[in-house]
Amino acid sequence: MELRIGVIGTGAIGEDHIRRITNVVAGAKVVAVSDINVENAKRIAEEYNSVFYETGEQVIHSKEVDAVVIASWDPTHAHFVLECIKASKYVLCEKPLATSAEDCKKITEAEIACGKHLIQVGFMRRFDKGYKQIKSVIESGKIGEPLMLHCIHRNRIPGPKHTTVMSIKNSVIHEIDVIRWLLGEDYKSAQVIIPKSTRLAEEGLKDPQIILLETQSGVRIDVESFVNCQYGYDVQCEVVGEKGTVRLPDPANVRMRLKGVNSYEIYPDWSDRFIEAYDIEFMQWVNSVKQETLFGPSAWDGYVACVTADACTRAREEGSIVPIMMPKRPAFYDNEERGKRL
Ligand SMILES: NC(=O)c1ccc[n+]([C@@H]2O[C@H](COP(=O)([O-])OP(=O)(O)OC[C@H]3O[C@@H](n4cnc5c(N)ncnc54)[C@H](O)[C@@H]3O)[C@@H](O)[C@H]2O)c1
Ligand SMILES: O[C@H]1[C@H](O)[C@@H](O)[C@H](O)[C@@H](O)[C@H]1O
Repeated sequence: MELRIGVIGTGAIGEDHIRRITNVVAGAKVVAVSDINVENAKRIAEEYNSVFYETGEQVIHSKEVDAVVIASWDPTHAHFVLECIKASKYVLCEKPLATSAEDCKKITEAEIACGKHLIQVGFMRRFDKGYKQIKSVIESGKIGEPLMLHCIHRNRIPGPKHTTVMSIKNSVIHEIDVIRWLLGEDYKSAQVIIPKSTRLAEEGLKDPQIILLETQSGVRIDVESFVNCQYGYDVQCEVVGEKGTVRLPDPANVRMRLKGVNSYEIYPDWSDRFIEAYDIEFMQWVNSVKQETLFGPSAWDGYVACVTADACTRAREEGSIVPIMMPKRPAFYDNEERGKRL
């Protein structure tokens, strides 16, 4: 049986996921779409032979829809996820799960109350080959205990209406999740340093930013966030251990020797840089929904990431080092297997 998926938000990544579900993933099809940009959503519905619905709520509650993908703007996520829980439907919600830890908490409470793991968060870097290799090197013990991580997250240009807060809650949230997954531990404190801002940023936007995190065992992490870097999409991660280091490979583009220069292209954005990760994320999600056992990042992971992002925001506003008070994980989220089997 094909899994019938409804997609809310048919913008950049929504359309890409619809293409992916239709052309790449086996055993699923997009049957319903909705977007407040009605014209674009209707065009996509026609192109992919699915039905346009006026609202996201109608998609979620439709009898024709088995599972939902949320790819609308960040502030809409919490409401749609809660609605999916009401309808008892599986949902893959793009990151962030919500724009505040408070809203994430409501989501985890609603999921616990319904008694069924329904939510997966779109932290697709956990499915990326490079990050997976780093995780297995760390777990092999070859480089000894990790001591420090140096990370870079650069976007060529930011999306429309990008704010200083979004550099963390919408962008660095990827590092917040994937580093916690790599190290298998939560954070203890956060600090944000604001260097000289680029003149190419919109007025009022602090860009770049340096985010400093400390884990509970004392591992130190620095993340450079630079959303106006101009030259391409550049994600880097190096783990420094007691005996050696391990780092993400640059994306495997062909090398060109031309006019005295040996070079390779840098991808312009996330859609090509992480294309395989998104593909694997969706294939595994569809299979796990069919087996009624999710393995990908949970609502708890989404919550913890938002707690950390909120602490970073406070740290920037106050110019101080902010302790991160991690909530106690309810037994409902104790499934250690989830995340390990990716
Ligand atoms: N995992 C990743 O790497 C990744 C990459 C890109 C985007 N995202 C996430 O995906 C989401 C969408 O990002 P995007 O880049 O596609 O943005 P986008 O602006 O291109 O698309 C978002 C779409 O949502 C629609 N929308 C907004 N409110 C809506 C509502 N109430 N109901 C229905 N549709 C609504 C907008 O009209 C727009 O078409 C964001 O939450 C973003 O954080 C994740
Ligand atoms: O929504 C996007 C997406 O999550 C990208 O992976 C990230 O690099 C961008 O900064 C963000 O705006």
